[in-house]
Amino acid sequence: MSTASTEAAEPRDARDTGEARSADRSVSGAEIVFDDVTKTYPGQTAPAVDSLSLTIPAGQVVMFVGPSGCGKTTSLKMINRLHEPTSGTITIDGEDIRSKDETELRRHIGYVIQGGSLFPHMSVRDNIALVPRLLGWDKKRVASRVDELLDLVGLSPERYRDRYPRELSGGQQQRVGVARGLAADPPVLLMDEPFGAVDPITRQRLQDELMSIQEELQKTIVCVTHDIDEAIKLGDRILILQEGANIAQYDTPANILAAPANSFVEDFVGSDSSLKQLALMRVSELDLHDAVTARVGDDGAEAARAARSARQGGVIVLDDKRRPAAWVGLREAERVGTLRASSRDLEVVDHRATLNDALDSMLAASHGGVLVTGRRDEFLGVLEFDTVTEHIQTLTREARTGESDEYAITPSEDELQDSSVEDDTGSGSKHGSEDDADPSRGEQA
Ligand SMILES: Nc1ncnc2c1ncn2[C@@H]1O[C@H](COP(=O)(O)OP(=O)(O)OP(=O)(O)O)[C@@H](O)[C@H]1O
Repeated sequence: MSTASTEAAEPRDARDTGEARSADRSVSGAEIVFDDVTKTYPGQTAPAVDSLSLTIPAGQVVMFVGPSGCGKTTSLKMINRLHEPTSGTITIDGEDIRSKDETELRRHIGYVIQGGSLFPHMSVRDNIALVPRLLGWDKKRVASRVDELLDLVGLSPERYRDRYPRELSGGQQQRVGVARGLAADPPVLLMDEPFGAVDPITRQRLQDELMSIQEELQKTIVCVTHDIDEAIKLGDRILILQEGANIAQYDTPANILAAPANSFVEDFVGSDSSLKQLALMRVSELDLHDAVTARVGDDGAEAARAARSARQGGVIVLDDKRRPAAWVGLREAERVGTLRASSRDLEVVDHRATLNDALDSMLAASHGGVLVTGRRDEFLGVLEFDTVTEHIQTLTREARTGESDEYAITPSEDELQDSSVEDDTGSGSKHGSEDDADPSRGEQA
């Protein structure tokens, strides 16, 4: 089994060069190292995790993906000692986690699971305040931390802090779950299918929020997901596991998409990998098209004239805070007289959205583009369909020249085949019968 280096990473991911990764941000996360870690559950003959060696660099988001039962959750839960390894060592910032009291360790590792798992009888405030109170923070500090976190996850403190979980939507509960995970400012955040239980639009929004939170906080985030697109979107690197937590590939999303290590990864990533590259790029990295803008209340005919002389097919109407309020064609602008806010939903994406998300919005749009907004939803420009399609072509060309980096683990086809030969000579599946493994049993704390 190959072992990843523990030296500092030189970022190579496409996003690593963007503004999101500016050098002056300080990393508050900690490095996690798995050294030859094996976990065999009581009563099982085959290990759920077999000799896993891996370095998770400080301040990065590492996504664990792989087929059901391959050992993702087991690997995750060994980091906060909800499961204990049978052998091998896990260190956080060089310290063996077994040298710490379990409860103490867990107070310094955020843990977010599907649905937020909030305590139903506690208010939002009490749910978030749980660990800070256990750590003995004074009342004032706890109260301001609760409000700060609610703000961070996009919930108004005044409106939500006294509510109970049943008074929140699924997405809001999930946000509170993230706030609770971050409450004591832990260097490490573990997430197990955090956005699995919400609808696709809420999921996209929560993913975007997690990315902007991470831009600010630079935690080490380890996240289990079933969804390769989510892994590509959120991960600085992705760990693709096969049964027994055998590493099929560990690399940046860009490198995995450009050069899948073997046929297993190829199948797992899917055939449309150049399209998936769209999830690596942010709208902010493309050129936006200038547009003729007018204000709500302005004269439509005048705006249409300005647009015509600028060879534009429409006018973007902004409200008093420069937020898009309507997108009208020239004839419509002339016909309405005074420009007003539209009652229809506008095709708007945030500048942090992925090209994938932008493309989705464009396909549903009637203008051949989408409006892009920045801070406080202020209008920035128009992203045109042609700009995205040209970019896809460039990406496809560049994808073929991706480099691997020092953390990357790419076993050869032979190595992977060797491990499957071992499987076959053992007692059937490496895990024994799936039927005798009840994930709810065992050492779950
Ligand atoms: N508490 C347990 N006792 C016994 N076996 C277990 C226990 N928890 C998990 N297993 C077994 O260990 C293996 C790995 O399980 P794990 O939950 O880590 O996989 P996973 O990749 O997270 O799966 P999924 O994607 O389905 O959640 C599986 O074969 C599972 O049945």
